[in-house]
Amino acid sequence: MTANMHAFANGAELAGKLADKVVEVLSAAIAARGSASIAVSGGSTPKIFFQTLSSRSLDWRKVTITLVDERFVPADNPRSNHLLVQENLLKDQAASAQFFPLYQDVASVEEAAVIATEKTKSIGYPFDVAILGMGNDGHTASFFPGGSNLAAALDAKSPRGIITMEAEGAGEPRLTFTFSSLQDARLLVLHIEGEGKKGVLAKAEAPGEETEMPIRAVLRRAASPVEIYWAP
Ligand SMILES: O=C1O[C@H](COP(=O)(O)O)[C@@H](O)[C@H](O)[C@H]1O
Repeated sequence: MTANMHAFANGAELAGKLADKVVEVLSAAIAARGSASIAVSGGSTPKIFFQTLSSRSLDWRKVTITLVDERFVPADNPRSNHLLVQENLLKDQAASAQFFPLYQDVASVEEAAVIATEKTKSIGYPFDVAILGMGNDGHTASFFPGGSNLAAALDAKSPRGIITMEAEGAGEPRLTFTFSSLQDARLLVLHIEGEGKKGVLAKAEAPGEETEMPIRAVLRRAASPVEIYWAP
């Protein structure tokens, strides 16, 4: 519905300003409701932001962190989003935050989705903060073009929780929160970096099918304004 662009000189400046904003929203949530929640993305983009956020003082014991999406791989796999969060965010000041992984050590990704949906219910909705990324193919979370469950993932009427996704561009089978789970976060951020991603965003903002560039669902239909954080 609404998107606001926040452009920065470089990734370090972006990380600092985004950490400021996230701490402000999490602190307000703790003051208002006694606890706070944040769902974060994986991939290559958020590493410096995670490290910056982990150094901020906050009553982290009252903060629950989860992932927007995950590969169906255990936490010691280099492609695990859990591993990225473990090594870069769940440390320093933020070491006392509670973390809810999406991956479950079970035989099938479908079983993992059911278990992760049950376990994450206790976090409560809407999330205080959701930080999305975007791939060069226009995917966000694990809403991949051509994805096996894309229609259900993007359907605003699908229940909140985690579903599976398989797609050519996705590598491993994925676990992802549905659009309905993320689109009304109190602070909804799209964090992208690089001129290439700016071009992908411009393409996504032009007319076209959501299924071709699933980030369009967020840009067009999210209940919360999308705060776009970008640096070259
Ligand atoms: O597959 C994924 O990729 C996107 C974007 O990652 P990046 O490496 O281009 O920053 C990410 O948002 C998502 O969480 C991740 O699973």
